[in-house]
Amino acid sequence: SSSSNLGAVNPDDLIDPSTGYLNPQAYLSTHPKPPSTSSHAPWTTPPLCHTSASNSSLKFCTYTSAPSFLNGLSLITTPALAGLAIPHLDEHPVLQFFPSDAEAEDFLGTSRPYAVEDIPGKGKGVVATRRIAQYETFMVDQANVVMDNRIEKALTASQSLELLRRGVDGLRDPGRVRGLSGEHAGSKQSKSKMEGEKGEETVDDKDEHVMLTNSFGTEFEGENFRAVFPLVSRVNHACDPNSFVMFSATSLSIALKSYRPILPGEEITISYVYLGTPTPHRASQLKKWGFECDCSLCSRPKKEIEESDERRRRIQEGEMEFQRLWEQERYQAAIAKGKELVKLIGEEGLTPM
Ligand SMILES: C[S@@+](CC[C@H](N)C(=O)[O-])C[C@H]1O[C@@H](n2cnc3c(N)ncnc32)[C@H](O)[C@@H]1O
Repeated sequence: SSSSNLGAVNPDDLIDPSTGYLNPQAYLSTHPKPPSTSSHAPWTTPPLCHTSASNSSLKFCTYTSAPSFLNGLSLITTPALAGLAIPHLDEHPVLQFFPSDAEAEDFLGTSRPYAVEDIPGKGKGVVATRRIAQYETFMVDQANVVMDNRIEKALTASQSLELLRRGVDGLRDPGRVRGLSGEHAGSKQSKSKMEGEKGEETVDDKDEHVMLTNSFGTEFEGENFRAVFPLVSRVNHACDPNSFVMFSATSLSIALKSYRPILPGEEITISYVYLGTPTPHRASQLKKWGFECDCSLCSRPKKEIEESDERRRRIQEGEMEFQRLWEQERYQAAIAKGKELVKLIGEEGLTPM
């Protein structure tokens, strides 16, 4: 909550050169609000807008808040939702996950336990540099680009791309977003056929590719968004991950927490798909990220995969049944179902669930 004389701070000193990530210690000591002198304040660049051809009351704009000491945030959404986001623009990401000052200071006072490195066959990835304890919250990141999902239907592809480009260009360092998934984007693989949501479509724009292969689905004020978090976006997928993500209340900040102890040198991984997803769905969902799943689970013998899928199907059904019993206030039956589920989940090695 304190602010100091920013004029004395060299903005580059606030970025940790090893991760390219904002040095949280420096952020905590400065933490000023975005400048409010321009006619479009609190946005640092004039918003760029497009109106839907099919619904003239539906307008989407790119709103960027990029104060000189942060990479910034570009919100691509309606004026109404951008307005609702204003009070959160300078929310401190660390305080979203460590509500007490003592815990936040503890986190900020400890050096980050990971480094971004080249991982054979996967481009870049994140590797632990010291032991990370089970359930430790060890990484905190802020969204750089947040895009409203309604845009895909409301605007043309070129309008949507123009808003996205403006959003990335407006950031203090657009390269932090454009540099994501560098191994694949711009190469032949980046023009892969994207299946599922986008149909059979060739993606050859770098910004759009980054959005497709690096964003998280989030929700703000009841609307669905895709958000790019530049540091967490370096974390690769595993079917048996050692970490998971948590969102802040507004989804503008994200934290990574470990399911189990992680050893120095071990790659930090998350699951890009819902953890208990059976093999065929998992494989087709992962194609959206432009890679084939070759994790230990996907490469097991056929019979073991079938057994695993059968357990996963029973887990999914059991979860729905549990929910139904709970809503009907049949708590004893729900508890019995819960115990059955915990056993099945353990047998399937999905303890994090
Ligand atoms: C969110 S990014 C992860 C960081 C990325 N490796 C990089 O270099 O910036 C997602 C992309 O990483 C690659 N990737 C992630 N997990 C992978 C895995 N298990 N095997 C192969 N490639 C993977 C894919 O190219 C995917 O589109």
